[in-house]
Order: sequence, then C-alpha cells, then structure tokens
Amino acid sequence: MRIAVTGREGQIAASLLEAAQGRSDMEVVAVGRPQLNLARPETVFKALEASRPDIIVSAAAYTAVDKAEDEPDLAFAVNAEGAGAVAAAAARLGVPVIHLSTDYVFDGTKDGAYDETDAPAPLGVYGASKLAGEVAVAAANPRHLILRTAWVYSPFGRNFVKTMLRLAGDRDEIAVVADQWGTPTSALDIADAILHVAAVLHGDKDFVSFGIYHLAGTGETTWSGFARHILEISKALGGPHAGVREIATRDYPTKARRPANSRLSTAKFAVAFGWTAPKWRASAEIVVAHLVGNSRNLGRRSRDSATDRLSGLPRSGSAPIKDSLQR
Ligand SMILES: NC(=O)C1=CN([C@@H]2O[C@H](COP(=O)(O)OP(=O)(O)OC[C@H]3O[C@@H](n4cnc5c(N)ncnc54)[C@H](OP(=O)(O)O)[C@@H]3O)[C@@H](O)[C@H]2O)C=CC1
Ligand SMILES: Cc1cn([C@H]2C[C@H](O)[C@@H](COP(=O)(O)OP(=O)(O)O[C@H]3O[C@@H](C)C(=O)[C@@H](O)[C@H]3O)O2)c(=O)[nH]c1=O
Repeated sequence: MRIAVTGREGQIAASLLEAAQGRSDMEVVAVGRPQLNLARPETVFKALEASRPDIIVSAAAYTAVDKAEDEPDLAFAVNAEGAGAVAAAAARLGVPVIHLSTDYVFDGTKDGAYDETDAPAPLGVYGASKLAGEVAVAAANPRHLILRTAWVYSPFGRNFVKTMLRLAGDRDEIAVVADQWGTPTSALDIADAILHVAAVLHGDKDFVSFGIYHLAGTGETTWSGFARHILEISKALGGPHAGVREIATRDYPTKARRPANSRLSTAKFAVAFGWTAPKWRASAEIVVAHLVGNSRNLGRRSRDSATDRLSGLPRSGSAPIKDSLQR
C-alpha cells in the first residue's frame, strides 16, 4: 500500500516516513513544496496524482497559532481551501483521505474531555481555519477520516518540547501557564495510529465508519505540568534543566487566545480501530531522550533523513528511560 502524505518536513509527515521504514507492506511518499502548495490549490491534484497513492494523509497546514491572527487570509487559504483541494484530489483519485485537525477548534469551556459530538467554537484564526478545513474535507470526499489531535511534539520540526529544552539551556527558571489543560501527543504515536488505520481502510473496501475522531495521548496535564515532566526527564539524562514557575494565562499574553481546556476523549477512536495511544508521560520520555542525545540540533530544522535522526530510538510502547538509552 502506498500512502501519500502532504508536508515533507512537518512533524507528522516526518514521523510517518520514519514509522514506515522497514515495513514491506507500506510505502510512505511525502509530497511538499514546491510541487504541492496548499495556497495554490491548482498545484494539489497533479502533485498527489504523481505519487499514485492508495490513501492520502493530509498533514500539511499553517500551524503558527499567533501569526495566524495577522495572516487570516493565508491561514484560511492553506487550512480550509488547501485542505479541501487535498480531499477533492483524493476523491478524484478514488482513494480515502485521512485529514489532521486540532483541539483548538474548541473554546475550552466544557467541564470534561471533549468528544466528537461537542460543538466546536474556535477562539482564534488558526482554530477557525482548521474548522473550515474540516467542513471542506467532508464536503469534498465522503471517504474521509478527520483526526483531531493535540499538543503534538516529536524529534522533528518545531514544538513545545524543543522550546522548553532550548529555554532551559538559557535560564534557571521558565514561567509556564498552569491553567490550560490538554493532552500532549507524540507524532510518533500518531504515525503508528495512522498506519494502523490505513491498513484497516485498505483491507476493508466496505469500510463505512468515516467521519471525525479524536486521537491524542492518554492522560492529561497543563502546559506547566508538561514542561515540568520534559525538564525532569532531561535532567535525569544529563540534559538541560530549569525550574518551572506556574503562571496564569493572563501573565503570558499571546496574540491568539487558547482554550483553557482542550482535553480530547479518544473513546470513539479506540472502539472503532482498537488502538489507544500510550500514556503521554511515557511517550514524552522517548522523545526527550532522543532530543537530549541530539541537543546540538535543538531549535532548528535538521535536514538529515528521518531514519538517521531516529536511529536507535525505541518506538512507542513506553520503554523506561534507562532502557531507552541502553538500546
Ligand atoms: N503541531 C501541533 O501541536 C498540532 C498539529 N495539528 C495538526 O496536525 C497536522 C500536522 O501538524 P505538524 O506536523 O505539527 O505541522 P508542522 O508545523 O510540523 O508542519 C506543517 C507542514 O505543512 C507544510 N505547509 C505549510 N504551509 C504549506 C503550504 N502552503 N503548502 C504546502 N505545505 C505547507 C509545511 O511545509 P514547509 O516545511 O515547507 O513550511 C510543513 O511541512 C496539521 O494539520 C496541524 O494543524 C493538530 C493538533 C496539534
Ligand atoms: C514558550 C512558552 C509558552 N507558554 C504557553 C503559551 C501557550 O499558552 C502554551 C503553548 O505554547 P505554544 O505557543 O508553544 O503552543 P501552541 O502553538 O499554542 O500549540 C498548539 O499548536 C497548534 C498547531 C495546535 O494545533 C495545538 O494543539 C497546540 O499544540 O504555553 C508559556 O506559558 N511559557 C513559555 O515559555
């Protein structure tokens, strides 16, 4: 089976490429700029057709949450029209599309984890553009899975884990908001889940359970709880360390508002596909262990191949740190 994923250097695309390494039953082809530019929908079909996919994973997106407030037209062009063009291309090629969306479609006012029946009400441009993308994808291709995920981190691209490790190299204490709750999710786990789902779709031509699903790490925390865990693991491994000072959202002003609660219930996904993510703490250990071993690369995008960057890295399944380092 051949899977085409949009976005070449993105966290999920890079993690999918890595996850498919060594699998004889799956080939992942990453399709990125300049051939595929979501801001120019006319590029999309040709770029995807060339990879002759059995399934398309729509992972490329405009993900700069604060910057989106200043560039709403571009954010909507990429995340709504661009996403719709990817789903339409999949429909034209006769294949299903697996589209990634976000917890930021919710406003955070729910008392509890969000499930797929909860009404979205985004607080910012990024969330609104991703919600518009969900609508465009569903309209363009009935054979769609929209996977809403959250707080994604990995050895690749830019993410909160890398930011915390970089800041810990410069200061003794990092102030981090303690009143926003969510579910950190490793892109390595998302890649495993996507390959699992792709196999289900490919093996069952009569699959009918298309629609929206929540897919996130198991458990919950705040951004400050996440930061503390990252830095404790790093310290235990001899990497950068700093204290974490809990602050309120009002003490960390940002251009875009973020939900105070964007915890995602993953029960629907677990029942439909028989797959549950590892606990977020265990998955974070794997990624931090890898990054601390490569701390010279923190904060910039490495151009190495995904395989090189992950060689020796234990896969999801939550090996304890000591075991991780011994492998
Ligand atoms: N990161 C997170 O915390 C979360 C992400 N998501 C969703 O998951 C998906 C993947 O996220 P993630 O892997 O973290 O994203 P990244 O920010 O790591 O990567 C985004 C990718 O999109 C590409 N891209 C951006 N604009 C365009 C464009 N106009 N045309 C073509 N490609 C473009 C980028 O390409 P280039 O390298 O050329 O810039 C990059 O490869 C996205 O849909 C995102 O909304 C959902 C929840 C949380
Ligand atoms: C860097 C930093 C952030 N924060 C706060 C700001 C914010 O409320 C929270 C997270 O900050 P970031 O800007 O790194 O993360 P953010 O860009 O909000 O992350 C989001 O990205 C998009 C793509 C998604 O889809 C979401 O699921 C989510 O992962 O932590 C601190 O309190 N202290 C700090 O030093």
